[in-house]
Amino acid sequence: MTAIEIKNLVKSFGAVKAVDDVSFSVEAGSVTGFLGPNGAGKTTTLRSLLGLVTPDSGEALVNGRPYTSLAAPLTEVGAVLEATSFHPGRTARNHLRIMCTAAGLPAKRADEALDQVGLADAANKRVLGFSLGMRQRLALASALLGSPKVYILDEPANGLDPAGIEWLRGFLRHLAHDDGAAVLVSSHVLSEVEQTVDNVVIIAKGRLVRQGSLAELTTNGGEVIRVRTVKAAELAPALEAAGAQVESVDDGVLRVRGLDTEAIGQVALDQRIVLTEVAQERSDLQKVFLELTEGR
Ligand SMILES: Nc1ncnc2c1ncn2[C@@H]1O[C@H](COP(=O)(O)OP(=O)(O)OP(=O)(O)O)[C@@H](O)[C@H]1O
Repeated sequence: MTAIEIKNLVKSFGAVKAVDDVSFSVEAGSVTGFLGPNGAGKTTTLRSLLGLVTPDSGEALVNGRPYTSLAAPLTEVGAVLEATSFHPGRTARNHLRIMCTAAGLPAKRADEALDQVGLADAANKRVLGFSLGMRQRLALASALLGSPKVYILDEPANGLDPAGIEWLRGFLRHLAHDDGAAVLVSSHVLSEVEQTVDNVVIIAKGRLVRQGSLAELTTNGGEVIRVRTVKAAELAPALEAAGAQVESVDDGVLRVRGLDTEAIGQVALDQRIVLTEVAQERSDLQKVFLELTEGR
């Protein structure tokens, strides 16, 4: 059964079509990055999946059913929403214990989840003094309580420092690839999720722009390195002899596939050819995302 399924989802707020006929799915064992500029419709889509927004038409299903018909939601889907609010006077542990009680889960899950997100030392601290990054970790801990196999995370990297973002990447990959969970994670920053996700869904102005595996969207039929040199005519055959496919562009610029920058540098050195530029070309994914976010 498909873990997360969005089928022809449509939702307007007055004159604003926040989500306009969007369809995609997320399978178990994979991380999908849900990308788009601010106001693209990401949050509305995720809130539809969690029964917090009623679609005008279409469906948003978790394990084949609408969220509102799940018998024990916390054990089926873990969610982190933007700007999750916590009772500021409660400690992190108490916050999670109250959730456990409400959901009929054993209280020990609170400490286990805090441990999983690296907040064990802050278990007895009041949420009032938590940084944004700590709040994000606490929100993630609450998503983990019921050990679900589906995760819906809205901008979970917000407020995390670089080390926190690195930790989150590893954690999401572990949930999907080791625990077999389906993870849908939204972001308006491509670089934040690029190293984490298996698949990408891009929306803008409520419409689906692109979807596919990261490999499909980033390789472009193989990584391309742009090389500039005044001796392009000599370098091209040497690179080809080393196994590259080489395309000549104007002004002594070569587009090279099949060799990485280091190997290209080595060939140039062997030929005593000076390179004045060596750069990796932007992938299709980077181009698409840049076009969408440019000028914003
Ligand atoms: N409750 C609401 N009432 C009115 N308009 C809304 C509501 N929720 C969202 N919108 C509008 O719908 C559009 C999509 O918003 P949404 O929050 O889903 O986008 P987003 O991709 O999550 O953006 P962000 O990254 O800024 O959160 C925006 O134009 C937004 O202003």
